[in-house]
Amino acid sequence: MIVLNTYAIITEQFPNKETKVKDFDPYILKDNLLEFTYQEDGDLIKLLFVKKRIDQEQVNCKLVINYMPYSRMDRKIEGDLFTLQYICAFINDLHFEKVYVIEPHSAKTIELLRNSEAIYPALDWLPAIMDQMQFTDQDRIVFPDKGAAARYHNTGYDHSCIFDKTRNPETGRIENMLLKQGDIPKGAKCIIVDDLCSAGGTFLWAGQTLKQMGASEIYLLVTHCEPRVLSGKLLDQDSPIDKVFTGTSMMQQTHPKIEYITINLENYV
Ligand SMILES: O=P(O)(O)OC[C@H]1O[C@H](OP(=O)(O)OP(=O)(O)O)[C@H](O)[C@@H]1O
Repeated sequence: MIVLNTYAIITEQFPNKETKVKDFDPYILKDNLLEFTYQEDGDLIKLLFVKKRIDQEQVNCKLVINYMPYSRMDRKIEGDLFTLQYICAFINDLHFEKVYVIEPHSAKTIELLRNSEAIYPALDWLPAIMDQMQFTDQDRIVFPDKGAAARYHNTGYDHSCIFDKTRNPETGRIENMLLKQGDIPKGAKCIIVDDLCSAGGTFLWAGQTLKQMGASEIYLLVTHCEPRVLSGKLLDQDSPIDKVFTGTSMMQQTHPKIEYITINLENYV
């Protein structure tokens, strides 16, 4: 979905699967901000068409990327293309005045995108969730892998824990998770914080380990959550995860264990 200055751009598909984009009235062009929500690769061509149309009016435009496509393909993996670099080159070629990325998976996105800045809303949501959970010094913020620890290392939470995660690159399955830093006091409430929940394997494993270590309640806070989570075990009744807090960048389906949080862009751009 593409939203220009709060107006949703209407797109359709021609019978031959080419993309049809409804033109917009140039009167809406003022302090231009384009919000881009990626769901499939076809959305990238919609972004191209809309930006080229804006360029015809010779005005500047800023871009907000709600979820950075290909942000996990941020390095060369044997046998696969390092695709994030090509997606970033595609966006660079559209010449936005500024690009805001809502929680990219790693620093590589910001390194590759010109005039870009990362926004981390989960860190702003965390204090309210801690209040809601009545957090005390006995409770813990948990970073489930090195990537999360690197993104949030300077958040200033004294009682945080870091796991070391091993994922098999061939199968994509988690093979091990060990607590590398911190401790879990008996009965601790835990909030696991990360950028993205996909199939949920990372958080199921972390949740089970935390339960075995004596945690009482376990919550997950992720900026992005893929609909894939609905077909996994993470949201089952007997899952160790009591509740998931997430943004609406990838899904909005209601579920008793999911609480959505809306990002107020005005706070960031
Ligand atoms: O719900 P899941 O299917 O477990 O996927 C979610 C996890 O995957 C991503 O990390 P990734 O394992 O890609 O980390 P890396 O880039 O550091 O290898 C993300 O940061 C989560 O930790």
